[in-house]
Amino acid sequence: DPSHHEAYMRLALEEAKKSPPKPFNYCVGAVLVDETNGEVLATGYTLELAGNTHAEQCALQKYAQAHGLPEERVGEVLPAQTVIYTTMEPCTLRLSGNLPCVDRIIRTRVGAEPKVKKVYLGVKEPEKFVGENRGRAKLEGEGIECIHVPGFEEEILKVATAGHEE
Ligand SMILES: Nc1nc(=O)c(N)c(NC[C@H](O)[C@H](O)[C@H](O)COP(=O)(O)O)[nH]1
Ligand SMILES: [Zn+2]
Repeated sequence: DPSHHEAYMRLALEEAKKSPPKPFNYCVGAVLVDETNGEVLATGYTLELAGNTHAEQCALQKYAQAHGLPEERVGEVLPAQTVIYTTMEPCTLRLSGNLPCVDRIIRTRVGAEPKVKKVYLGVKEPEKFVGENRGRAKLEGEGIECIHVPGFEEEILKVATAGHEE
C-alpha cells in the first residue's frame, strides 16, 4: 500500500528537518520499521547522536541502545522483517572516513540474511561530495531491496542542503 510508504517517508523527512544544517554533509532523516506490523522501531537524523553521525546510523544505534547493545550488534535484536526509510540513499563513502551506512545496514546480518531487508529511499545522493554513490548496487548485491519512494525529492533536497552555500 503506497500510502504507507509515503507516511513513513514523510516521517523521515520530519526527522531530517531536525538536523542542524552543515556545509559539508546533508540533513537526512531515517525511520526503522518492522514491516510485519508497521511498528516504528526507531527514528534518526543527521548529527542527532554525539559524533559525526548519520541519520541511518542514529536510528540503528538508538534501537541497539534501547536493547542494551552497541550499534554494531543491532542485528541481534532487530525484527526479521526490518526495513529502513531514509530520505537520502545510504552512503557508501564518507569524507570523514567513518563507516558508511551501507556497511552498517549489511552488518545487521545474523546467519544468512541481513535483518534489514529493504531500504526505501527518497532521493539518490547528489554527486557533490563523493561522486556517484553506488550504494544501491552494493545493497542489492547483498539481497537487500532498494525502493525509491517518489514525490518528496524537491522537499528532501531543500532540507538536505539547507547548510550549503547558495
Ligand atoms: N544517507 C546519508 N545520511 C546522512 O545522514 C548524511 N549526512 C549523508 N551524507 C552523505 C555525504 O556523502 C557525507 O555526509 C559527506 O561525505 C561527509 O562525510 P561525513 O558525513 O562527514 O562522514 N548521507
Ligand atoms: Zn551514511
